[in-house]
Amino acid sequence: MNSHQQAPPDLSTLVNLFDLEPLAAARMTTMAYEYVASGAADEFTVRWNRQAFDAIRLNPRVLVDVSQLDTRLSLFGQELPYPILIAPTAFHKIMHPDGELATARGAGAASATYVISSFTTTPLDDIARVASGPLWFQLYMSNDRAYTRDLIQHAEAQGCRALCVTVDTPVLGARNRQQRVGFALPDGITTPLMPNAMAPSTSLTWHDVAWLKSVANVPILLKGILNPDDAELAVQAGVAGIIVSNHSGRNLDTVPATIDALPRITERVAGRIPILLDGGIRRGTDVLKAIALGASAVLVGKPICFGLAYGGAAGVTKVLDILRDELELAMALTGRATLADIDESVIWRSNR
Ligand SMILES: Cc1cc2nc3c(=O)[nH]c(=O)nc-3n(C[C@H](O)[C@H](O)[C@H](O)COP(=O)(O)O)c2cc1C
Ligand SMILES: CC(C)CC(=O)C(=O)O
Repeated sequence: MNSHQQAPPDLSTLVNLFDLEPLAAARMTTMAYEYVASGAADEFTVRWNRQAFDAIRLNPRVLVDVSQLDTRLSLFGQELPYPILIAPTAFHKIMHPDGELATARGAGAASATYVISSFTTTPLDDIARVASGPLWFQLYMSNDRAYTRDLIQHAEAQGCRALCVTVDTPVLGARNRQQRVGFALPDGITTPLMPNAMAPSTSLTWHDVAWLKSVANVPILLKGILNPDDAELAVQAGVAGIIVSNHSGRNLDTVPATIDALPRITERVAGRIPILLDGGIRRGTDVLKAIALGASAVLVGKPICFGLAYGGAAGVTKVLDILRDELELAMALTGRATLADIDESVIWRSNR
């Protein structure tokens, strides 16, 4: 490490989430950086997630009273001050020595909900002890139902208020950049909830969703929906919500950007259950666009990892604060004082 890398983080220099990545990269091992930053195969979907947001233009209204902005929402019986959650990401201890404890502290300071990954490198009880904000749990189901039931009950007992069941990962994608660096967890870092190397549950089907419902006492969301037909099946299966996600382009390359997939899913779901979205959210305007096209809330993955790597808990809080402030700016400047005011009319349609 050179002296520049050892200087304490200066979060005051951070004005947006894009500034963060090089600062974080300088403090991460090559392996950790490649793990976080990379996508699958040729990374088309990674790029499309961003390009699709950038291509959407906004259609502002003026002379609207925006002196009282209200970003609150109610989701699965929980009151959220603003519609941005921390997406589940694995292995926080490779990003920062305090790992998931720092993430939980940072989330709490920003009053954000933290969705803990099944691949947490910190036991859930330790995270729960330091968390001052709401916790949800992301579940990778194994074929071992007794194990999965115990895990769900453990997460519930630790206060996790919802279960995000990841359904887009029967196998991992072709993660070439991870392969090139020979990604592996460093000695001494373990995943207490997934003691064995990931044995993906390739045999999961909709029947397992019925079983999950019979086991869980908290709302179940299916994470990784891109196809409106699957969104329909999710509604039929009686889950509480879905997360439109392409896993940040880390699994199947050349699937569309999530914001491009959202409108058809919104149309099919027709308000029957809440839709959340992740993938490429980096600006407050991205959050506004997702809400305009039918999302109730969004989740953020990579920027949280980079915030954690650069500044620990304070870095996580900073990422959330920046996005939240930018969302408020975007609302004021488009003349939308509440989330309910952010409807499709805020999207510029060139033929109108
Ligand atoms: C480093 C990293 C680790 C991830 N680990 C998980 C995981 O353990 N479980 C999961 O369901 N999704 C995982 N994801 C996907 C995120 O939950 C989320 O879908 C995605 O990161 C959102 O896109 P964004 O990173 O562009 O914001 C991971 C993503 C990243 C970048
Ligand atoms: C350990 C992995 C399965 C976590 C994950 O979902 C990811 O890296 O995208």
